[in-house]
Amino acid sequence: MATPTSIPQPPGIPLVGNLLDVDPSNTWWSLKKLAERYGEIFQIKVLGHTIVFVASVALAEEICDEKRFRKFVGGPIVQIRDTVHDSLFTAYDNEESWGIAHRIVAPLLSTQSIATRLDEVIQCTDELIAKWKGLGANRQTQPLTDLNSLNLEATTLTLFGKKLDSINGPPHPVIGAMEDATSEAMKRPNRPRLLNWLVYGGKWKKSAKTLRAYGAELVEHRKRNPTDRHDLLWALLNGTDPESGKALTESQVIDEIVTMPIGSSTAPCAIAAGILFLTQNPDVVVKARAELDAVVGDGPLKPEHLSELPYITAVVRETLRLSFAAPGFNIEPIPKKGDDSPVLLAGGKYRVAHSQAMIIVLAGVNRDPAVFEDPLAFRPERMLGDAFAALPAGAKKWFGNGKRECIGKHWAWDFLVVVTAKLIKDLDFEAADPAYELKQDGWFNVRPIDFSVKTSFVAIFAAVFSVASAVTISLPSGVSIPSGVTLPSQVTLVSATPTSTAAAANGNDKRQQSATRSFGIRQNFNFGQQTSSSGAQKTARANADDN
Ligand code: HEM
Repeated sequence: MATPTSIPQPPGIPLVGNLLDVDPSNTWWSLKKLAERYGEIFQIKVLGHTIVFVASVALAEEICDEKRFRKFVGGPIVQIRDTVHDSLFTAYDNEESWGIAHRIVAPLLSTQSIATRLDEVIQCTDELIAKWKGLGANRQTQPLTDLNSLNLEATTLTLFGKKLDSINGPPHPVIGAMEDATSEAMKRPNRPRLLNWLVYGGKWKKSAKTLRAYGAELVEHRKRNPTDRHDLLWALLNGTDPESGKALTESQVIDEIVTMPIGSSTAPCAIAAGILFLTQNPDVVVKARAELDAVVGDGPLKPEHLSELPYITAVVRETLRLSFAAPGFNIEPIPKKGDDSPVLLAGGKYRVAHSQAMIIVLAGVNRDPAVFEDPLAFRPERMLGDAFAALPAGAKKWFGNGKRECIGKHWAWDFLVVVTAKLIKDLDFEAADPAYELKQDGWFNVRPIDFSVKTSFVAIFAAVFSVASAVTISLPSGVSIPSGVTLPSQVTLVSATPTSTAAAANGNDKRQQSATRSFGIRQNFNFGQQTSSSGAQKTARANADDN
């Protein structure tokens, strides 16, 4: 048994305890800072309540053991029940409704089911890319705003069969309502009830009304337009639970419809952060483009390509790790009747109360130096093949845990891969402020604050994501860059030998250049154990289950 150690806690002040240690308008950023200061575990006490935070891979893995722990439904999750009641995300562990909805919904969010909707995700992404290409060179944009619209559009189309046509218009009202509902859900538990009711009650009710109206309209739209499309909405309206034989009421259908875009809104946060990481790591873009050139070539990205993009897969995993877009999740010990003894963690090093709520802070877990060498570096290579397989389970918790793990993770995964691949393939991004450093805020998810980019569309192989400072890119030995291709002045290639082919001699002929570079890349790039020309690939889709 390890020597018992008290759980670190910021000093706090009399009466209010650690109230001032957490900024109510940016809770997750405060927790990230506390994790940086205190390490694997810390606690705060506010007005007599203790919350324990876990911020290391080993401890996260321990409290993800479903034999000892379960999801804790408290605080903001209880608040948002005003809007979505006992939906998948908000149901208490013992609520029958969770199992009924889970068994009806899960098959429609499986990898196989999502695969039938990928064309629609690609179609929506094409709309956004056309919009960004139309901005013209050097026009600044905050990518998150449009990515939010893309996500809502793709979620609504693929899962509920309706196009909102919001990518080229003003943000859909649901986006503002989700912001209001989730920000209020985070703030309400820390405010006096009277204040919540008197001052913020109107905003709270309005956001719920807008969100439920979105769900009700989708149901009405389907009733008015009967179809044999077997999507999630079809299952919600017509499905029965294979165990209990029960179906969802219309109000429960609306609960689940509303839950989906709230969950899904994490994905654009991750992609916005991913764009930042790519602007800071042009060598990653070069490698990703090499893979895309070899696999997709000059044509459009197609659903079947997704299984052949191991490096893009690794880019997405590394983005999920470093963005911690879903910033954490809540755990509590499983109650044991008549046993109020403390719960031991780390072999008895720490002890917490038998009913202690704990929050896993992914900003700490995902950057745990005990597991990730140089944890702040954006390094997709650590997410490739055997290196990824060797990571402990606690280091891969971006989609949550166990039976309450993200039910939308396959949808999210394919969306992230499609959008990341298409953005890298079709657009160049340059941070509007080259000195921008990641600062995040958010409620149920976290996103970069005020991150703007300039976009232009990819003209030549070497047009990498722009960087402020000089970078050296080491290409694997033997990789050649076609002659006639110009690299940006900040980029130096090491061990690259120009080839001289007739096609590459004409630096303006993109089609010919592509053919030339594809040849070189197919021969030389080998990301992990997978090669794009191999017949026996371990596919990215097969990997999605591990993600
Ligand atoms: C990058 C994208 C996403 C990330 C990182 C993410 C992350 C998570 C996490 C960490 C949880 C567990 C929450 C908890 O334990 O309290 C969760 C649950 C959930 N997510 Fe996601 N999510 C993503 C996208 C999506 C999408 C696209 C959908 C819907 C289409 C979705 C729907 C849900 C639902 C309904 C739950 C509750 C599941 C249950 O408790 O049964 N999420 N997600």
